[in-house]
Amino acid sequence: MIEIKNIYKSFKQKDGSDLTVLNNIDFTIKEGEFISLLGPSGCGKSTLLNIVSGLEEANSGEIIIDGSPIKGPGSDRGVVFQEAALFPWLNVLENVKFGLKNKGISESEINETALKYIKKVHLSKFKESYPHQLSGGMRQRAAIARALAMNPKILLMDEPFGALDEQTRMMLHYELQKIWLETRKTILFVTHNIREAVQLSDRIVVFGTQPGRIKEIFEVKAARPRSKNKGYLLELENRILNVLKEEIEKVMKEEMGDEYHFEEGSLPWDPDRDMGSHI
Ligand SMILES: Nc1ncnc2c1ncn2[C@@H]1O[C@H](COP(=O)(O)OP(=O)(O)OP(=O)(O)O)[C@@H](O)[C@H]1O
Repeated sequence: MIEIKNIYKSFKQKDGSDLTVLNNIDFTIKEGEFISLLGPSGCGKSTLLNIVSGLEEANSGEIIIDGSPIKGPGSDRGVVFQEAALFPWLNVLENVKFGLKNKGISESEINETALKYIKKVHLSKFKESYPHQLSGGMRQRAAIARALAMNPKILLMDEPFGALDEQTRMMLHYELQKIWLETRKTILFVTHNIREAVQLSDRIVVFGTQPGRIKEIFEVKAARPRSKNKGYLLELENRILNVLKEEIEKVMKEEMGDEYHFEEGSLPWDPDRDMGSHI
């Protein structure tokens, strides 16, 4: 269980002032739960994920994992970033083996474990390929295999599919759901894509901005895999979009000035050109 307790975080700005990014973030993630953090750009999603990973420190509040407050990064938490952080000079197998070398296990066990997770993400044919020889989706699959091979209890994913095309993203949604069902890891997943959050999560924590705070938590009550539950999922997407509209407008006004006003129906609408529910 992850307890996120009254997290407050501010950053020093160039002019010396403090920018409050997260204000009183407080919620609990159950063991084996898939939680998404969803919200407009700049609301502090990545900052919260970094605090849970131990890479960033909160000004006040604490993160308690299974009863113990965290004191920094730990092997109980694996992180996958938007850009697969693979070593370019190592091939897929060597990348996945890399972290296992400090675990005090034999070379044959390291090899066996790495190959098992490479197989899980369907990259066995490419185990000797280098990152530059792989597509973006393959690189992300390799990064997921590397994180899973360390067998963390918790997987922290910061927009892992954000830079991928829609088809690859949909395929990886399916794969991630399968992996999650098999391994039952606790997953904390950052996204700004409503559809992605609805497809993958047990619960969606919707953030408001300026400063980042929890606006509403939605539960997704649909069995997996989710493609067949279209009506309910679309209705949920719309409910979440309604909650977010206000926040998105706030961000746009900040960037474009007060003359900005979002008028629904002001764009020519063609359902065949629906590009999904990105915020
Ligand atoms: N190390 C830092 N120093 C100063 N400001 C920071 C730092 N990290 C983040 N910020 C600021 O904190 C705010 C929240 O950033 P964060 O990356 O957490 O938002 P986000 O919701 O993940 O946004 P996005 O979806 O665009 O990645 C932003 O205004 C950002 O500029």
